[in-house]
Amino acid sequence: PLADPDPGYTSYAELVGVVDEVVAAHPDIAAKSVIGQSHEGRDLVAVKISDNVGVDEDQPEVLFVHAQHAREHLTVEMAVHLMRLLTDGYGSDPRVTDLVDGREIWILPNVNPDGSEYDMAGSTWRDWRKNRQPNEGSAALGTDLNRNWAYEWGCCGGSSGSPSSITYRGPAPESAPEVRVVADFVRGRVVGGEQQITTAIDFHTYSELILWPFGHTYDDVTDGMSQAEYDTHEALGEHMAEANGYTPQQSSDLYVTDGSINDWLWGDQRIVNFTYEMYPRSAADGGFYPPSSVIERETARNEEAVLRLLDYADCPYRIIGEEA
Ligand SMILES: NS(=O)(=O)N[C@@H](Cc1ccccc1)C(=O)O
Ligand SMILES: [Zn+2]
Repeated sequence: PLADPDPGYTSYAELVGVVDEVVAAHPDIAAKSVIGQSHEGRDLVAVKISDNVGVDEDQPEVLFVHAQHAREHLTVEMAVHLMRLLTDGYGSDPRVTDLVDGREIWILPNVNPDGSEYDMAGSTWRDWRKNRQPNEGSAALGTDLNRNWAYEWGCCGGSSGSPSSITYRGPAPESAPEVRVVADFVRGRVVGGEQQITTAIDFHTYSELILWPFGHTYDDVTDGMSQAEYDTHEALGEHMAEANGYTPQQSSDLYVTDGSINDWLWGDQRIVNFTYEMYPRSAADGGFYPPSSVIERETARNEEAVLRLLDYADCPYRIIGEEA
């Protein structure tokens, strides 16, 4: 971009460069695929990391999603950090090597590139959250991707029907091309009738939280969430929070949301999943725009927590001593 509020953050073009560099340096364990395009036509990229990366092996799959919200740029840096951790560490760090050998890991480093680029294009940050899709009958742009998912969409007062709202749910579930592309990718991981992805993290900023479904209700146990399934999310959330110092809680303990990725990944696809709200804890420490000098520290902070999720990816229910 002509201007740039903080050059230490990775632009979309730079991100594509990093992906190509990682894949070129580790062709046997890293591969790039384009799973679709954003509203403005930017590629939505998926990076697969696994041994025999060109073969779909019968191994548990783990999904990492980054930058649903445009202004949450630290989540893109988290994706860059994970790509490097899981490839540079292969062959030297035994834990990383075992996890990359035994799982198929999918990193979607920026699922809202139009929004990210818009937010970063000026000399100051633009505080943009949504995608950049026009809304019929309104001058207001954008759908909140994290209210546009198809499970209990718009059910419960956890989103807005007004195009000018930052939590606008869109005119219909999956009306945002970016949500449709990622949902189609996840549905495509159903092989022989079984969803190969067992666990996922959707990265956001800020507040330093680990959140689990459901968001559309205050209830722990409800249709689509048994006690054992809730306890599994809670135990795994707490296990990860021990590692990174974030606060673990059900997402609706903060506020009710509907149409979130968490509710769809679990409610529709039975993927045990979490939202990480990264650094900082509060607006006083930079809010959505901490200086890029914190990137290394605040992405490395999540290494152990992410490795703990990867540990349990073969059977998340093991954490409460159950089979499945
Ligand atoms: N990144 S955020 O501030 O927008 N929070 C996210 C994630 C989230 C969802 C539910 C409760 C708390 C946080 C959102 O979609 O609202
Ligand atoms: Zn967010």
